[in-house]
Amino acid sequence: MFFKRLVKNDGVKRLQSKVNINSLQNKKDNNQKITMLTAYDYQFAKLIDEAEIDVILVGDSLGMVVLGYDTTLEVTLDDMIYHTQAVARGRENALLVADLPFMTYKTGNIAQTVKNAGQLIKTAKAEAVKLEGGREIVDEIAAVIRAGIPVMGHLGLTPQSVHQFGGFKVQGQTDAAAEKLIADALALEEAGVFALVLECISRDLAAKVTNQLSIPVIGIGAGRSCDGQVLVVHDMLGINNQFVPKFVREYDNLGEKVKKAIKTYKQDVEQGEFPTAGESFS
Ligand SMILES: Nc1nc(=O)c2c([nH]1)NC[C@@H]1CN(c3ccc(C(=O)N[C@@H](CCC(=O)O)C(=O)O)cc3)CN21
Ligand SMILES: CC(C)C(=O)C(=O)O
Ligand SMILES: [Mg+2]
Repeated sequence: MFFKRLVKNDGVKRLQSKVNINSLQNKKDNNQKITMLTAYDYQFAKLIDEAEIDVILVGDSLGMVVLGYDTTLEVTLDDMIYHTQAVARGRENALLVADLPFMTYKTGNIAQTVKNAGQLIKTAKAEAVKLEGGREIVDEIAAVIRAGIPVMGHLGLTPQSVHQFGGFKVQGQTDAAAEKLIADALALEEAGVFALVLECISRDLAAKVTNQLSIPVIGIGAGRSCDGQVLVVHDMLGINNQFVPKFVREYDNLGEKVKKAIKTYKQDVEQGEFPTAGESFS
């Protein structure tokens, strides 16, 4: 793979631009922001990679964004493998991270967790895995790391616990909850995670965590003090027609544009204006 890239392009520069966990750490150490977006298929992975985003996440948000579920809970390991394989074919330089979905870890069977994480690496070609949770899963995370798999942490609004939260709600709002989150973040760093996602917490709490940790902290709905930002790609492109969280900035309204193009196509066909002679064969 690396050799192929060296042959295909003119070598050293491309190899150096391959993002890895060390180059992400260097970005934090040099006060450079880290960019991350989700992708679920080959085409989006290719576009995001060509735009030089640092990290591509095959998020279990897949379930809601692409598969139409109401939560992420129904996503299976096979779903994650299938979509991560497609994404892996489209990306060259971005670091590829995949979520471990609900019930593939935290079940009390750490050996199974390691095997499931291993499948995302070995079968699906991810380079790291992301697990939701704090001190309750540090043993599990340590076991995955011992197997040679880099782990990204995820605290705050961890959507796999949606029923425990009673909905998708801002987290860490009381002093006790904020202290717990900070303690969890420190424990995750101690366990060896290479980066941490903070979702839907106050910008002040996110700033505190970012300052206390040496590893990169990547926020979603966590303010601008984080070392980097992540969004669901469909949200930032305006393709998501369900509820759009307040922390999303829509950089385009592709959903409307796609619908308009499709309507024009329908009109053209119905009025006999597509295809023309040039769009057919003699
Ligand atoms: N398309 C999409 N984008 C996401 O960011 C996303 C998903 N799906 N699925 C998994 C989770 C769920 N996420 C969500 C979903 C809803 C809110 C939300 O309703 N937030 C309210 C605050 C609610 C409250 O605290 O009372 C908001 O106004 O943003 C937040 C995050 C983030 N993740
Ligand atoms: C929003 C990000 C952090 C995520 O976990 C996902 O897309 O599943
Ligand atoms: Mg996720």
